[in-house]
Amino acid sequence: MTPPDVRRARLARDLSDRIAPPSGAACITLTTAAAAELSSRFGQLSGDQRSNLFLGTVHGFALNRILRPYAALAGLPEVQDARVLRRREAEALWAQTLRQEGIPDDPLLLNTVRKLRSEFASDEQWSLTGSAVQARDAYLQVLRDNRLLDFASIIEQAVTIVETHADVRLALRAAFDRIYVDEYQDLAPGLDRIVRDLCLSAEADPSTLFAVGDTDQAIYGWTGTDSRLLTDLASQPEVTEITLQTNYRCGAVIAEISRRLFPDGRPMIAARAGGSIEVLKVEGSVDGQARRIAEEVALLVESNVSPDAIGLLCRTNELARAAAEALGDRGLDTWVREDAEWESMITNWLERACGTLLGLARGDGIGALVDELARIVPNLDVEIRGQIVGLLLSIESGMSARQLTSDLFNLLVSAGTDAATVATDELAPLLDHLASNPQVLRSVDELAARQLRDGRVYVTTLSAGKGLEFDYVFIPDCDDGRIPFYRSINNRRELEEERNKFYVGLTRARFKVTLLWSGYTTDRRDRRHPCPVSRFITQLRLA
Ligand SMILES: Nc1ncnc2c1ncn2[C@@H]1O[C@H](COP(=O)(O)OP(=O)(O)OP(=O)(O)O)[C@@H](O)[C@H]1O
Repeated sequence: MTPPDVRRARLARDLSDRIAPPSGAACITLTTAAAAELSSRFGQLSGDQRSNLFLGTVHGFALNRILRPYAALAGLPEVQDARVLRRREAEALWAQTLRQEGIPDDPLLLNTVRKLRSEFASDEQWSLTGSAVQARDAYLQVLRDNRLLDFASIIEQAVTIVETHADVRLALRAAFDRIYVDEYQDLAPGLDRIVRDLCLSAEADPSTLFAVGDTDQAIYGWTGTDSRLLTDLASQPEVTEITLQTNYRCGAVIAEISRRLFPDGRPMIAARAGGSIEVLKVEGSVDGQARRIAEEVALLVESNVSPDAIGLLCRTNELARAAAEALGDRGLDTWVREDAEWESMITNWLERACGTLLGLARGDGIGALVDELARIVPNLDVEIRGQIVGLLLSIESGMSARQLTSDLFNLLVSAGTDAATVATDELAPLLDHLASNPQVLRSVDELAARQLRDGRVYVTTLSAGKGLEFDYVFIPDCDDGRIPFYRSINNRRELEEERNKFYVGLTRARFKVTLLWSGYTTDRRDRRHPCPVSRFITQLRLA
């Protein structure tokens, strides 16, 4: 994710000056969080309400702008109204299929099939995997027989439709005059193929592509993404490559030192002076490091640094939770960013709406919220908009989150096909979650709290830190074997991704990065294993 200031300004300008209605634009991001941030801030620059304006994720684009509208036209009516399985449902169906087929269940097999599907692997690559092909075929058959889609099949079907139907390509090009793709280095081949079909083919009136990416920040190769797609895209004759050389975020010292991780020596001009990176050796392994971070954060807050200008980027979610606890013990408020399985553009919107209506967050008011909803739910009619305003105005502290979600769901379902589809695909998972977990997110206040970052130290993983920025960043667990993780050390590509992730972490800071290590790690039985400082810190020439 990228702080969307530059992207949203570009999009707003293009929509007002360059893209004549009814044509529109698709702005595609990797994560819901990035898309939601872009969508909420976009409204401050542009009131554009055309229905051909898509701001969302890769999967959202494939599902809502390709499969739902065009599957029937492409001769796949069973796909058009297929139900999208949530991750856990898909995993259960996978396990059940394997049992029926008599194939031993093995997490490695699931990961292999996931990765190969995401990579759009060739028949030859599949044939090298033994039972993976049989398992895949049986599972895909079950999906088809039951009119179901999983996350990978959304992309697979969208690619098939776009690649085999010239009329669908024509319609998509007409709808989306421009396509903006962020974090191109972390794209799996599916969207790359769709983008090339729409933007780089020799067919008439291609869409214009605006892609942003940085191969040094590629971190998802293990899921089947491939940063070489970006390099290859940039080398196409019809593509103009613009290399950005100025780092507007990090102080010069951070910008310069962090580049030492890369052998190419590509210079980075820093627009901001100063900056520092400090390495602290702390007793007590990650617990001791978390306590030390809490002390340092408390000092910063005492010296009037706002807690939300401080980011704590951890190797794992587990570590992030433990670190947040240590900060909590010192009386510091934290905001722990964790992905929820049911998260989508509309659930993110609902959380922010609750925050605004309860007066807990600085929001742009009901008008902006409803305009934003109209971008998430295309063709939302005026009467339903009015009823949604009424629903928002009824929000008050203590109200049941489940009731509010259910009321919104019912309103959308009554509002015609497009809205009903969004309700079923994107809001129903939250409703199911609330129904099956009555102890969590009981009130609208708790729903709102998921987005209340102001005044809280932001605690998350190195990967989820992508696109964020802080004045001060802390990275614990910088012992070799943890960062980089020992299992990636003998695999060149995995090691590169570990390095990139570390680079992402360093470059989130404007003023100062603090790296912590202990000189040993502890295992589950609390036994100590001595280890040197992270090889990346050695590469930075800081130890
Ligand atoms: N031309 C500019 N002048 C001043 N500030 C800028 C300019 N371009 C970007 N910035 C600021 O620099 C910061 C980083 O910008 P942006 O997020 O667009 O970069 P990025 O390359 O996507 O970063 P990353 O991929 O590392 O997250 C933001 O705070 C942004 O507002």
